[in-house]
Amino acid sequence: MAEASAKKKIFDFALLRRVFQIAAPYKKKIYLSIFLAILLAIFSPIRPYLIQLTVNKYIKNGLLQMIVDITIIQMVLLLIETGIRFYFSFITAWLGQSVVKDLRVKVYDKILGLNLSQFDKTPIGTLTTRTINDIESINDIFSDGLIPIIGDLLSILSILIVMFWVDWKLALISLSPFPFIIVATYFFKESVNKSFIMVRNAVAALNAFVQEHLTGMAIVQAFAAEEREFTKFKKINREHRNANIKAIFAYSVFFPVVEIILAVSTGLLVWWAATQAMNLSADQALALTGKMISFILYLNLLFRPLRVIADKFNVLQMGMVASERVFKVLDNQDYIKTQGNYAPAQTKGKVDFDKVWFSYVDDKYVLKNIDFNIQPGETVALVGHTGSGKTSIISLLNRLYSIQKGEIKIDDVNINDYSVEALRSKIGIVLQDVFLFSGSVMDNITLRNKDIPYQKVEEAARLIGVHDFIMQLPGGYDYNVMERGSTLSMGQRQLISFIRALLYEPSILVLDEATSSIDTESEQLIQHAIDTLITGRTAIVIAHRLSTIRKADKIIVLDKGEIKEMGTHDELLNLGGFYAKLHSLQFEKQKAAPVQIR
Ligand SMILES: Nc1ncnc2c1ncn2[C@@H]1O[C@H](COP(=O)(O)OP(=O)(O)OP(=O)(O)O)[C@@H](O)[C@H]1O
Repeated sequence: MAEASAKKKIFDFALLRRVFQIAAPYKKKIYLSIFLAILLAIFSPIRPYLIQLTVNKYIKNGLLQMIVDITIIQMVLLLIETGIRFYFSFITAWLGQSVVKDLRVKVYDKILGLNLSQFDKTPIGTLTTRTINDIESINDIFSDGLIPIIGDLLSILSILIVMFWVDWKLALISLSPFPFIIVATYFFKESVNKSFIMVRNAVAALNAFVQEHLTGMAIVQAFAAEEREFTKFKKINREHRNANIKAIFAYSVFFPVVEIILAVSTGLLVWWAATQAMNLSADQALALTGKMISFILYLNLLFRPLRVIADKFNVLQMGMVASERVFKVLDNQDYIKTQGNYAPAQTKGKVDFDKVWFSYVDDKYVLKNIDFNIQPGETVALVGHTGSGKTSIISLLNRLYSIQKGEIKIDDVNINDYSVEALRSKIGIVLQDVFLFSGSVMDNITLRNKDIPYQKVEEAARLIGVHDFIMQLPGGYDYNVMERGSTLSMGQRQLISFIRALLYEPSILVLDEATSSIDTESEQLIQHAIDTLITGRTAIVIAHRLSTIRKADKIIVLDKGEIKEMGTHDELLNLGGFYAKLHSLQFEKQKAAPVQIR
């Protein structure tokens, strides 16, 4: 199946045209490379022809000076041809790299703007492959694929024309083994192509396996699963080797076969010339010798591109398959649409959820008829069992996902009418599982926004009482956070993300409280930071701490995507309903110890 579609791809001219459209800014370079290919094709048969002339005319007549002159011309021609060949290779590689650079920016830009739901559907590894490996294959279309193929075909054509023009009989005889090479090339191409697809799949499997297992190493080791996982790895690795060996096998058979065919061609040529020479005069025999020598050179020139053309077709084919995949990402219409351009300098922070219905997939609603309002400066706690829809509510507010029914308003304006950037800059988010990028603490706080001065970061950190904690880290704000912040504890990571949220002075703060138990000192630090953060702002907190819930102006109790109850802690306890039960189940224990239970 994959093979059939790959075969089709090579002749998919619409796709090819689109690939070349990416190179439109470098049109001049493309024309230049094609021009150079034509020049090379013209140059190829000249030197053998000159040798023939030398033998026929000058050696026969003993014109030594002319022989020296021709040799010099040959050397000059060789130098020019080498120069052109160098420039041709350089320019096609340059083209490929320039296209890669442009395309990668385009694809990454597109990925940045995709709706979050796309990332739920597409494995991250796939998107990584699109931005890295597939685009690299498109590079090959230029550097090793189409343009070099055109160059090779033109060379082959021009050599064939000259051969037939010089002596069509000799050409026919020496080219009689030609069909064999076409058959051999076909089989070689098919076999290598199959192996390449296998190699690619094996590489993808290896990448995915290693990436996933390095990330989850703690689980692998904790559950003593090293042995099993290692066996699995060895299996994938073996498949990778086998696929490569198959490809190498095809090469090892093909190249000697081409050599044999070339030898047979040369043999036939010499045999024919020898049998003819017997009946010729000395002059005619010398002329025939000249032709024979030039034909031996023509044959060598002809076989040189033939050896690699099958490979180049494979490269082109792979490039086309890859480009189709990349275009699929570029054509994805599920990007964040900014209908609105409302961008107020300040917002008060009033939030309204008006009969909101939301589903991640089709019509499996995870939020049903959610209806509540928050006045500016109020703190609202969202509570409910796991999976009840708390995270979904906060994801909707800054349009990470789009709702199906109802309306969400901030300051009485529908969130869709805001420009996405303005909307998101008004909402500060602190998630429970804080994602840190590899880089310094400073970079992680500012997200590399150079407009935020050091002073301001320190001020914010002091305000929420985190400055001293950061200064304790080796290097302070320059402390290098390893990948995903693995060298910091959950609590420490959350403290960093508090500063991140505060810097943008949001009018609304969304907070997913950490559930893991942390030591009392950090607990106090975090509690103080949260209190400072929410003062004077609207806050929506997915609350796991009884203390936070108690302080909330309003508690929204969720169950299976619906609001069960709403009110203050005391009101809800007095009600003796869902919250009261939840409270006795989950939060009562916290009275004794600050342990958070989900
Ligand atoms: N990206 C997603 N794609 C599809 N379904 C999802 C996605 N995220 C969450 N869900 C589903 O939506 C429902 C609500 O999930 P949500 O994460 O909002 O619950 P929650 O109350 O925050 O849970 P928890 O307390 O465990 O974080 C769950 O049934 C969950 O399986």
